[in-house]
Amino acid sequence: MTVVPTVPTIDVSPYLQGDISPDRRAETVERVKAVCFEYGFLQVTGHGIPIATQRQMLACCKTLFDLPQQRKDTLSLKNNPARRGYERIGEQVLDAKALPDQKEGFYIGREVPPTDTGFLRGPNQWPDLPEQTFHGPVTDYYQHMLRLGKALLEMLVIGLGHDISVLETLTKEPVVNLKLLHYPPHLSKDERQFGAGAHTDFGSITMLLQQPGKHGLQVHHEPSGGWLPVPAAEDVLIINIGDLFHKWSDGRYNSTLHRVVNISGDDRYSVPCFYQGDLSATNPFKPGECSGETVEQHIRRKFDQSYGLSAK
Ligand SMILES: O=C(O)CCC(=O)C(=O)O
Ligand SMILES: [Fe+2]
Repeated sequence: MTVVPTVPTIDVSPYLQGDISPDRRAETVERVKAVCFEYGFLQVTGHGIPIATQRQMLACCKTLFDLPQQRKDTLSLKNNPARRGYERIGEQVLDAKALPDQKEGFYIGREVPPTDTGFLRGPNQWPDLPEQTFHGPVTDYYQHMLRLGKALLEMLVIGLGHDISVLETLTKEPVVNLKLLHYPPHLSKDERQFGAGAHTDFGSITMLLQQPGKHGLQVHHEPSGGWLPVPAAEDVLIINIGDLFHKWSDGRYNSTLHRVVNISGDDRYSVPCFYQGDLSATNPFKPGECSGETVEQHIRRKFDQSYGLSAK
């Protein structure tokens, strides 16, 4: 059997479960750190998200994207200051040297009353679907992401020798956005065409749920210059470092280029969850230094650029 090299897998349950020995917790933190230094990506097991919750989340993707185009278009993110809602196929360009992405997407974030609307803040644009087929399962999954995201950030700061209290501002009222994604089968012969063009993620960390068996994610491997395929396996989440944590850690945590080519021959659904952080936060590792770019300034620039939107 040939073993295709890919990004390492780590069971994070020793960190998440409070009753485990300090040595095993420290060992898990050390492994996560080493893999994030080298690859910027890891496959995570023992994350505590129930299988049923994961499956329901993926089922919500199909339900949403099966809606008629016209109904999806009424929920466009382009008309929404909080940048929640629907992105048509070809509307995002993650790699300016490639053709527009062959994917459609839908952003959902923390529900904020309309009185407090601003960039990445505000009410969601919920599709008109029964509670138990969409809003309920998505909200359930979202709550799990908030908890897991915080625990992963803790591991990353402990890995750099800091106390978890440095995360106070970043995790206060964090922007954490789910993105439901649908990739049609890859049919193009044009080598500039991808489901998602090569990019690094903008924020702190990303937690990705892939539809089992629907492979397509590829992660750049600097030492060889090649692309590592990352399998889409059931109950395995993919975690990666974003540009903010790369910058804040003085480049030690790697924010690695990745792209998607939907080679499954079928529709592919996936759900990245972008943990950006509190919009007012600056570098948590330099708490006295508040003059740096805020989460809001950084994300606004990268996000609006990728959709050809001017900053509002
Ligand atoms: O769909 C995937 O597997 C990855 C998506 C991704 O990289 C992104 O949306 O930033
Ligand atoms: Fe990404």
